[in-house]
Amino acid sequence: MPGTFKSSSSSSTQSSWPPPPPANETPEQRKVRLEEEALAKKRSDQIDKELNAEKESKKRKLGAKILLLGQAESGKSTVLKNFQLLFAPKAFQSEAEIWRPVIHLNLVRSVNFILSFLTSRLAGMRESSLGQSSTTVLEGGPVQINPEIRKLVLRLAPLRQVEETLNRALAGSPGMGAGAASNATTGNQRYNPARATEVSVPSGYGWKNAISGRRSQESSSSNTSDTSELGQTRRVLAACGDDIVKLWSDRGVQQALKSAEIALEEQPGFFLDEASRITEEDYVPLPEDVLKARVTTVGPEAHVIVDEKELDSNAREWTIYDVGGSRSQRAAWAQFFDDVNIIIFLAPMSGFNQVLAEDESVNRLTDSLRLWQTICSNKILANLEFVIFLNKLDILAAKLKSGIQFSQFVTSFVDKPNETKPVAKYLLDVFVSLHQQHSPRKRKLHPHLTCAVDTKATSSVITRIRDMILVKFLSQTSVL
Ligand SMILES: Nc1nc2c(ncn2[C@@H]2O[C@H](COP(=O)(O)OP(=O)(O)OP(=O)(O)O)[C@@H](O)[C@H]2O)c(=O)[nH]1
Ligand SMILES: [Mg+2]
Repeated sequence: MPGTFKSSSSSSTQSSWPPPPPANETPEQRKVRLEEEALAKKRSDQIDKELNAEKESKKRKLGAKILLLGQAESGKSTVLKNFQLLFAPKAFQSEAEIWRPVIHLNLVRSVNFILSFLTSRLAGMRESSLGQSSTTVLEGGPVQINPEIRKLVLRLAPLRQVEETLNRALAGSPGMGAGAASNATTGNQRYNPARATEVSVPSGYGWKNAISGRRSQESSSSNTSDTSELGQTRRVLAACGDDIVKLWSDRGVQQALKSAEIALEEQPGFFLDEASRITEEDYVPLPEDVLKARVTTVGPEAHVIVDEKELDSNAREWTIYDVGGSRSQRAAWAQFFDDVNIIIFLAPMSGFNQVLAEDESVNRLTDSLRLWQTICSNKILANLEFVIFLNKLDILAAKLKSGIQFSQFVTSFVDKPNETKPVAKYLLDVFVSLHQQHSPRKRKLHPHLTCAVDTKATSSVITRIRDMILVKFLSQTSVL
């Protein structure tokens, strides 16, 4: 009977949970009991921690869900990094060192690319002089190759091994990376600018976890007793630093690359201009380096960014979906179409004289315009806000300045100067009018001319987008 139930669980018993041990407990039983209690406490603490984290997360205000779209190398992952740098600079900074092997691999691939290029060209060269310097006839005319460069090519040979080690560290197995530079110029293979330096790793955080694991073995600063593989690659790179600088700054090498129409400085993951700093043994990547680092996204990735500027418990969580942009990756985009609030489309303006890496019969600008038209006309996306970044403004400017004629590739661009402003304006008009013509219903487009590796300029664009989302979108859906 409840009324008469005299619980033995008086307040004193309740407060002494767990129940006292049996009076006749043996030392062995006591040991087992204490171990079990310790384990139970550990589990309980873990559960408390998870519940608290969940509570905190629920308290957080929802930000928008953003989907980044665009062809491969358009700058989607770079824009994601800009969001991370602006909203969560501490988290971004704490990850900086994880990017070091990627940056090293980007650099080493560029160097190995030049070495392969020189080796294959020198092998078939026609010497017209056996003096201090020799003249090599390449496509585009004769160039001077300093004999010192031949020695450099030999001295830098260990970088092949470094490339393999870094590949293995990042992707789990050698050759996992796309288009190793060492293959790029050997035999009759054509120079493929899209594949000179890039790193392809499985999607998600796999490569970051792999590097974090290895980093716990290696020291974060210069340490000659560091025998880990990544530690050794850092030492080899430090020893090769001066030679890399000499190789890249050699006029004959520059001229040879130019004669073959190879512009490594326009490639993703280009770090040769910073080789001296990046090869220092205690090098820690700067935010700008992380932005320039190239990793091909394979498969969609969801990134949750907690805005560090807001109060902890009240911070806003933004979800950004980053996808792979090459043709084979695009089928995976659709799964996010009915789950996002805003789309940021990336169109690289510098692609007008390039072809797709996955299909060399297709011009990159043509592909970008077709892709944009398809996205604009998609009915599931009809109610979403669209932002378009006409990206790689700096590379467009450099190409035009170097004399490449935009009108040679885009014949409808007539009677206008071959300069950045009119070309960018022309492209902007084309993308805006495609949006107007093909959107199923009227919607506002937010266009921006961007250089995603310029953190300062991009941060002001992202701040404007964030304010637009907060005011227009989140207030309407009362999530604010
Ligand atoms: N110079 C310059 N480089 C840029 C710009 N935007 C991006 N990049 C570089 O271009 C390369 C490709 O950018 P990503 O952000 O990796 O391209 P993505 O669209 O994510 O490519 P996928 O993952 O293959 O779909 C990286 O090395 C970037 O640092 C830009 O505006 N200017
Ligand atoms: Mg990417």
